[in-house]
Amino acid sequence: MNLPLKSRLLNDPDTQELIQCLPQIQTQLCQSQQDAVFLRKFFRGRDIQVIMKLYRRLCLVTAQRLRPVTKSSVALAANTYCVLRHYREQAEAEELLNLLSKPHMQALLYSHDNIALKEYEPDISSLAGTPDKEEETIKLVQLVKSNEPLGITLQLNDVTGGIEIARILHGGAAHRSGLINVGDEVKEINGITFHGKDPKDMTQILSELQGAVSMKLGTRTRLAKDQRSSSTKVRALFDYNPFDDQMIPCPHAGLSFQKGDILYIVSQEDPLWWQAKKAGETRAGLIPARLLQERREILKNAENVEEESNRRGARSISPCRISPKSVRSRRVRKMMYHAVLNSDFDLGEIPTYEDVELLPPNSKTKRPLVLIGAPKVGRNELKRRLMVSYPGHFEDVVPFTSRPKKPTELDGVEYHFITRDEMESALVAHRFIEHGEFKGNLYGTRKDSILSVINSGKVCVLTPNSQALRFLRTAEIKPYVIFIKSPPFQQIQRTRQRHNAVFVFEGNARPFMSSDFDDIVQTSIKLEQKYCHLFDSVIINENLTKAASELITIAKLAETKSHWVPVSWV
Ligand SMILES: Nc1ncnc2c1ncn2[C@@H]1O[C@H](COP(=O)(O)OP(=O)(O)OP(=O)(O)O)[C@@H](O)[C@H]1O
Repeated sequence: MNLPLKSRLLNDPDTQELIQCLPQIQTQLCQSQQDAVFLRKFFRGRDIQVIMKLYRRLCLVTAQRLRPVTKSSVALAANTYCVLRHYREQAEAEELLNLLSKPHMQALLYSHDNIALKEYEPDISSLAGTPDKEEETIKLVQLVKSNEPLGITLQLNDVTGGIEIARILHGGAAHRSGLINVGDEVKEINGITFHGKDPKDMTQILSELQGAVSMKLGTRTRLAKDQRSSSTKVRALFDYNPFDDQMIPCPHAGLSFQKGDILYIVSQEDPLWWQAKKAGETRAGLIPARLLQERREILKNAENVEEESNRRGARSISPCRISPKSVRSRRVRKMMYHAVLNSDFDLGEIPTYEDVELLPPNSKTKRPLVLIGAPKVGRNELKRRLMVSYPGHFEDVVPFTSRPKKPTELDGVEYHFITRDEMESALVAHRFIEHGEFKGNLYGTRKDSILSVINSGKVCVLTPNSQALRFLRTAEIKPYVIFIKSPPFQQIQRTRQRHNAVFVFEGNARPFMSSDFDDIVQTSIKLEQKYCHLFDSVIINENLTKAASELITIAKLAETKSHWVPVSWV
C-alpha cells in the first residue's frame, strides 16, 4: 500500500523505510480498521518524520567524528617532563625536555586540549527548546605558577560533589589574575579532573604544579562574595606553623608567625580563617581566626590545668612568699606573691591576637619601664645601674606600708607610712597594683604613685611581680615591659659566684646555692612561657655590664621610637 507523502519527506530513506513497513505492521498488529487508520496518520505526521530525520543526522555525526587520542596532553607532557628530568644526561631526553619547556609547544598542547575537551555534538538543546538560564558557564584560565603558591584554597560542595574555590588569598597569583572568584567550581586543572575528588588530595596536586597552569572553572551566574578587606593590625600572642596544623584547609597557603609578630589582617571574611601578611610582604596567608584560636586555647588550658594540679599534688608551693629586707636597700623587697602560680591572671587571659597600633613617642609623658623576671635574677641590680646612668632621668616609686615609721626613716622617702585601715580601704578601692603582708604589716605600690612619676616627666622604673602586669597594662600607664631572663644554670652559677652575689632572705644575706640557681632558671622559663606575649623586650642577665648596657639602650628606644601597643592605648 502506498501512502501519499510529500516528495521532500519521501527522499528521506529512513522515513521511506518506515512507510514501506507499514502494510506488514498493519497486517500483523492492527486488529481493527480504526487502529490501522490511526497508525497510518501517526506515521504520516510531520513530527515523526522530523524525528527520524534528526536521528539519521545524529548517527552520521557519531560515525564520522574524529576523536582526539587524549584530552589531557598538557598533563601528559608535564608528567613526561618530570620523568625525563632524571635522565638529563641522555641527549634525546635533554632534547625532549627542551622541546616540552618551549612556550610555543606548551601553547600548542594547551590549545589541543581545549579543542579536544569541547564536545562537538549537535546542539540538542537548541532543537529541544530554550537552554536553561541557570546553567553554569565554563571559563578557562591560564596562570603561570612560579615557586609561590597559587593562593587559593579548595572545599567540597556537599550538594554537587564539586570542588569549589573556598578562598583567594590576597596578593597571591590567583588574586592578581582577577579571573578567579570564590565559589567557582574547579572542573579541571592541567587536564586533571577535580569533580568528586578529595579537596586535600587536589590541594596537594596544586602545590606541586609548576609553570603554566590551565584551569577549567565552572562559574555560576551568582556573584562571588566580595572579600571583605580589613585594616586591623594584631600582635600574635602565640607561635603558629601551618604545617603543624591539622585543621588548616591548605598548609601551603598558611602564614607562619611567632609570638610577638605584628600581622596585618587583610580579610576576615571567613569566621575561622583570616588572611594576614607581615609588614613589607605583599602576599597574604591563612591564619586561624581569633574565634578558632580561642577555642583551641581553651581546650589546651583545660589540659594544662589538669596537668598542673596533678603536679602540684606532688609538691606543695606556698602561694604567698614574702622576701625580706635587703641588706643593700632600706626598703623591704616587695616580692609578695609567688610569681608563677597565681592562676587568677592566667585563667582570665586567652592569648590569641591583640589589636595593636603604633604609639608615637611622647616627650611629656614617658612610658614607665617595667622589669619582669624571676626572683633574684637581678632586676633591682639592673634598675640601680640604669638609674645611675642618667641621674634624675629615671625614678622608682615609693611604696606604702602600714608598718610604724622607725625614727631614722622619713615619710615619703623609704615609704609612705599610713595606717592599716587606710591601707585596707585603698586596697578595697583597687588603688594598689600589687600588695602583700609581711610580719603583720601591709606593703604595696599604689597606682597613683606611678602616675605621679609619669606626670612629672621622668621615666618611672618598676620591678613588680608578674601578676601586677594585669593592672599595669592600661591606657593610663602604657608600660614598656622588659623581661629580665635568666641565663642557663651553668652561666648563672658562674657569673653570680664570680661577682660574689648574695641571696638575701628575711634580712639575712648568704651566698647563692645550687638550688637557688635552679629555682631562678626554672621560674624564668615558666614566666617566659606564660607572659612572653606581654614583653616588649627581653634581656638575658648573664654578663652584668652587658645586660645593664642593653637595658640603657632599650630604655632609650622605648622613649624615642614608636612602638606597637594595644589599640585602646592610642
Ligand atoms: N648578671 C649578674 N652577674 C652577677 N651577679 C648578679 C647579676 N645580676 C644580679 N646579680 C647579683 O645577684 C643578686 C640578686 O640580684 P637582685 O637583688 O638585683 O635580684 P632581684 O631580681 O632584684 O631579686 P628580688 O626578686 O628579690 O627583688 C645581687 O647580689 C646582685 O648583685
